[in-house]
Amino acid sequence: MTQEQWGQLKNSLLGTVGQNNYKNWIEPLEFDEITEGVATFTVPTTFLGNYVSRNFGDLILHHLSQSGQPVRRLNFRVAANVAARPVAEVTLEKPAVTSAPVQSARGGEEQLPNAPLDARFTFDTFVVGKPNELAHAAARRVAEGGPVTFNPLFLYGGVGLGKTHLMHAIAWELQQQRPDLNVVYLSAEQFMYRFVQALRDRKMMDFKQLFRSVDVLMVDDVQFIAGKDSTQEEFFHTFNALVDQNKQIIISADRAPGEIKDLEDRIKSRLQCGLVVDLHPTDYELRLGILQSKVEQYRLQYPGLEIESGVLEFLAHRISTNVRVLEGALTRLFAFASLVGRPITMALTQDCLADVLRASERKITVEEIQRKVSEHYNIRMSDMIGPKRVRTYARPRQVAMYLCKQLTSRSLPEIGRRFGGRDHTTVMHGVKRIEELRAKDGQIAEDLELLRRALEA
Ligand SMILES: Nc1ncnc2c1ncn2[C@@H]1O[C@H](COP(=O)(O)OP(=O)(O)OP(=O)(O)O)[C@@H](O)[C@H]1O
Repeated sequence: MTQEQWGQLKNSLLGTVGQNNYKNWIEPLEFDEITEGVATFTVPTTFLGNYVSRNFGDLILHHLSQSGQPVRRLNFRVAANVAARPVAEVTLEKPAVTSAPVQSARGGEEQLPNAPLDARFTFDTFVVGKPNELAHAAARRVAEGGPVTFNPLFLYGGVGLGKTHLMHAIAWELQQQRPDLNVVYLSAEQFMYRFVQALRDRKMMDFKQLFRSVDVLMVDDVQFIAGKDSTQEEFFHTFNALVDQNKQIIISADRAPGEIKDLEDRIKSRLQCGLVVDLHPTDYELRLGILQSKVEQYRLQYPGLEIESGVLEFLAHRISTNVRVLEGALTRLFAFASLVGRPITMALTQDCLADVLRASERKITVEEIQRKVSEHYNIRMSDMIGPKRVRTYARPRQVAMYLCKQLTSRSLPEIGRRFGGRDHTTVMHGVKRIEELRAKDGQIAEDLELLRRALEA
């Protein structure tokens, strides 16, 4: 690409990002070259490179490909030290992972044990809903970089619920707001490798000094050090030294501190000292919100690709395992639709995601339904399946039978057997009755919807 072509491309970027963004972020970029699919730019500061890569990387790639440039990746390097230090990369093929060297107030920048931050994991892209609002609020508070109010912040939750995303978001935010701070993010596994390496190279003093010079320490997936005695020991000392100096620590794990097996009690109790918050499993609304936000991002990458209404709702409803699976499904859907040049319809979705949909089918049992319905109508399980035919029990029983028919693959005779050995015609009658009521009785319709959601959550 010639400088002139870059000039034209910048003009088209101006139209997309607006005058202000253009002046602050795009204008300072100096185009260097494109080699082997990598476009390299020189930037005046690390910060600018990181910011552009995170916020405009995909957009620049998109404009490049629109203008016929075969670019897969962007590379930003700092003006003063062009050859030595790439500051950020954005790729089309892989996730946009950028290395994020933290500016050390003490000049020890190269040695800080940082893991790369994912450019997509910012607060802007984190969708907040009931299941994660507390974790998000706590992360935001820490990211302000003000006085330490709770230490550590301990985030925990199941697979793919956004723990790493929130930690990276804190790191990005701190880099912007408080570039003077030494912020270190790494996984517990990387902590261990660093520690073992220091032991092997007889550089324990350096190791200790390095970690103790940190202002904010984030350790992801701390459950990894369970059962690893000397790593735990060192972690404990690092932790204490930082807490004593009033330095912020943020930890994540897949379960609460007290539930991590083979973790020393003194560490457990230390971890519990600050604020412990969990990320709950997603609910339907959060999943839908996440899908909508991802679609906004995909629209840049796949302009003009249409998505039929109802598809996102369908996915949010059907894929309730974790956000990673949900995202993967959407990525596949967009890639597939763009390849075959067809809009994303319900039929295409079912076709393209058949395996994911099958795998995430949750098997709801008859017993679960009976239990939930009993709780909802405040009757005993024994009355739900017992012989009494008064309306107080008969109606909930019919509701439960209806839900069994809808949400399980059990046959009518099987359902009948589970309801105290009733005949299949009784089940059929019950199901029919609820179908009729559903159409004319708002209360029943609402009950059914509530119960269905509770069972499918
Ligand atoms: N609330 C959310 N808004 C937007 N994206 C989300 C949200 N929660 C999770 N994600 C996305 O889901 C994916 C998985 O999240 P993340 O890696 O943070 O999970 P995790 O809790 O650290 O899981 P693991 O325990 O497997 O490491 C990421 O791509 C992340 O961006």
